[in-house]
Amino acid sequence: MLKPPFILSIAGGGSTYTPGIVKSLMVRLEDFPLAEIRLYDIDEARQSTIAPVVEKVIRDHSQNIKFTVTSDPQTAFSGAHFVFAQMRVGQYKMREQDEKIPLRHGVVGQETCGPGGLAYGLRTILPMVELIDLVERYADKRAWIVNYSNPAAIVAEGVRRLRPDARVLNICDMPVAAMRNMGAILGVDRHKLEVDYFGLNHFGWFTRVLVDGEDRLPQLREHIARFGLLTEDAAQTDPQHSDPSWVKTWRNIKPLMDHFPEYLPNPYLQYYLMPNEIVEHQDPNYTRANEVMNGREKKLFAAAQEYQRTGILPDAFHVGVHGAFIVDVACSLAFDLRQRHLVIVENKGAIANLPYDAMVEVPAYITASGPEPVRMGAVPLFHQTLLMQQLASEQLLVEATIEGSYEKALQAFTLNRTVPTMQHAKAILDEMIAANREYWPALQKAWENGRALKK
Ligand SMILES: NC(=O)c1ccc[n+]([C@@H]2O[C@H](COP(=O)([O-])OP(=O)(O)OC[C@H]3O[C@@H](n4cnc5c(N)ncnc54)[C@H](O)[C@@H]3O)[C@@H](O)[C@H]2O)c1
Ligand SMILES: O=P(O)(O)OC[C@H]1O[C@H](O[C@H]2[C@H](O)[C@@H](O)[C@@H](O)O[C@@H]2CO)[C@H](O)[C@@H](O)[C@@H]1O
Ligand SMILES: [Mn+2]
Repeated sequence: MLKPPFILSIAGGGSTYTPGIVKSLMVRLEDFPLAEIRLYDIDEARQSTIAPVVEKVIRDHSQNIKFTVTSDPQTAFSGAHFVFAQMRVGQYKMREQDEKIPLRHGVVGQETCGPGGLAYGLRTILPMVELIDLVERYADKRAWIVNYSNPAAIVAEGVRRLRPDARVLNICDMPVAAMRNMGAILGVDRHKLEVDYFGLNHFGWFTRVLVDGEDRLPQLREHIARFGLLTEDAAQTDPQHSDPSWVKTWRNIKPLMDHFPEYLPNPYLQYYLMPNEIVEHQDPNYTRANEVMNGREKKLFAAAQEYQRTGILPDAFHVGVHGAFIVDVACSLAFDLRQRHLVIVENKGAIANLPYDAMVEVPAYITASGPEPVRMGAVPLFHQTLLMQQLASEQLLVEATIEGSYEKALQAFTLNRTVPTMQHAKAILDEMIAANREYWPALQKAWENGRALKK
């Protein structure tokens, strides 16, 4: 087992989440002792703007932790014990394209779902593999990569195919966020909830919500029928969700459960089960990417500049489940705690009627050797069929990325539930290829050599 104090590298150090994650680490130093924190990013300018804020957060808690900021992989990863990965390949400017191109065709525009998520996946798989190779080249051979980089479902499938033995644990904070909201509704701390859950990342369902052994899903069902998965005044969610788009996301659990009350759905299922209503409320000229660029990103970078000028750091970043969760998972990996967390793992029968090699999101006991998934059994035909369609779309997308296959990319887009026809799929894919020409060279070549000529 790895011995503390640890060297932790954050890949994507320029991320808007870095200060929040580092703050979450600082308040848990007794649980997760650190010798050094390193920031690594390919955008030096962006990272160097965030770095002073991060250093301030560290120095408010410790004078002993070494702090390193670099864009050199060897400096970033030599001897590292843990890597937190949170890259946004193409940054927000490409997220804006991911969201706006589908909306121009009347299709859901979303960061990780629908064509936007497929495009994001096409950009991210190979950079994620490159990061793994860099970490394996320089870091401690026992190092773990805990990955937040989205789209986590596609990234996890790409890593399974291209680096099956890599010590990577892909995670998502949405189920934990949902559990935070459940706790607020039930009046209990989220850590007291033990849940059963099955699905793919951003495409799953809670089947039980135990508090001291009693299933409180019935009580949640009654609340959700009135208010969605939020307290009545919506005050109990974290600031990250105060944006109107996020309040609506949580309120939309109501229509989902009005139709299918058996299980409590991940909020992302609204994009797949009520896409027309989503598109009706989305502004094709101002999407979530714009909200974040004018919100979270703008606020943090303005605060960083203010801090540089005055030495006073305004309140500019949020510390919530996002940071707390990755620290919980890292602690369980580091000290073999066997804590039960919802993580993304190879199925291997955990969901009995999904493919053995699917990358699924289920409860698992997190050990020093990695996650041990809990068997969720066979899921109902309705959920199995939805899952199989989504899984096929994601797996074909990964194959399209690896093979440079336009055909498989078109199949992946066509299979996605948010895309109504093959004509929509082709029109959106062709625009995505043009917008991503610097990120998808192989697909670009296939497109230019053949498909784009056929109208
Ligand atoms: N899994 C989850 O549940 C979850 C939750 C929140 C955020 N996220 C993800 O975390 C990531 C960061 O989100 P954000 O909003 O802070 O993005 P951001 O754009 O603010 O920061 C991402 C950083 O990654 C850097 N980057 C891009 N490509 C890189 C590469 N190849 N190597 C190193 N760094 C690279 C960028 O330069 C940027 O500084 C995104 O992928 C986002 O979707 C995931
Ligand atoms: O639109 P964004 O960039 O604000 O959020 C997109 C991410 O949304 C989820 O993460 C939430 C999380 O659920 C919430 O509790 C808090 O921590 O903020 C996060 C970011 O808003 C989702 O899990 C991620 O995959 C998305 O990237
Ligand atoms: Mn997520």
